[in-house]
Amino acid sequence: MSIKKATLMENGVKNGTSRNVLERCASVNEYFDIAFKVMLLGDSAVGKTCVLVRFKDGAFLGGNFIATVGIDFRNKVVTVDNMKIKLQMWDTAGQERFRSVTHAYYRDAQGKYATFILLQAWLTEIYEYAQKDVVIMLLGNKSDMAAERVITHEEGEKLAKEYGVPFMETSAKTGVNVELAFQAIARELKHRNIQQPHEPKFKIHDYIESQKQKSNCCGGLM
Ligand SMILES: Nc1nc2c(ncn2[C@@H]2O[C@H](COP(=O)(O)OP(=O)(O)OP(=O)(O)O)[C@@H](O)[C@H]2O)c(=O)[nH]1
Repeated sequence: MSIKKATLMENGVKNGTSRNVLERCASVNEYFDIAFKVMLLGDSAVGKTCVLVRFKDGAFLGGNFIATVGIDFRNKVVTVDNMKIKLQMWDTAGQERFRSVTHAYYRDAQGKYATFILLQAWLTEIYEYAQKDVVIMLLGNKSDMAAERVITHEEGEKLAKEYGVPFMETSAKTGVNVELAFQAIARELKHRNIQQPHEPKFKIHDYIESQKQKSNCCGGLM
């Protein structure tokens, strides 16, 4: 049975703890140069909330699964080329019954993460409801669960290639690639929106591969 999580509904904070509200207020006031809206989409229980919490707070939400109700958000400011970029990250409920709530938030979202299963269906939703120039990334989460793996890394890469989206395997539990996934999206959004003259075109695939190589050899971004 799933228990209800504190969520932000369309008309305000429904059930949030005072700590959550204070944290949100603090991050709202943090200085930034430009803000982007990023949404996490995918089936229920794939780990969207956990990926977000790992990125925001560096912690893993283990224990009983608590499904998101409606939609929730967290902010984090990241630095890209000396520019402060605020990512306003919306955590959507994967359960079908909340789909109409999440649709309302698609419109001005610039970045999207979609998870594997029923990828085609999620992409169709994104193309239907989001802006045309939306940045999409496919995450295969729970990469730490090697024994339960159902899709190989190669299959994931092949699928992502077919749809023309970057792909990363992440683990909210160990933290692997979570920071890198958000950094890559922030960089792509920054370069699309603020292209400096004579700056080479940013290639998200190349960035991800170079950062992975760096972390393999010298412990870079997780
Ligand atoms: N081992 C492992 N477990 C994970 C990972 N990410 C999430 N989980 C677990 O998977 C379950 C679901 O995680 P959530 O983040 O709540 O899933 P969700 O996609 O937000 O689900 P909805 O809110 O229903 O959309 C929880 O029990 C988590 O502890 C991971 O990377 N590794």
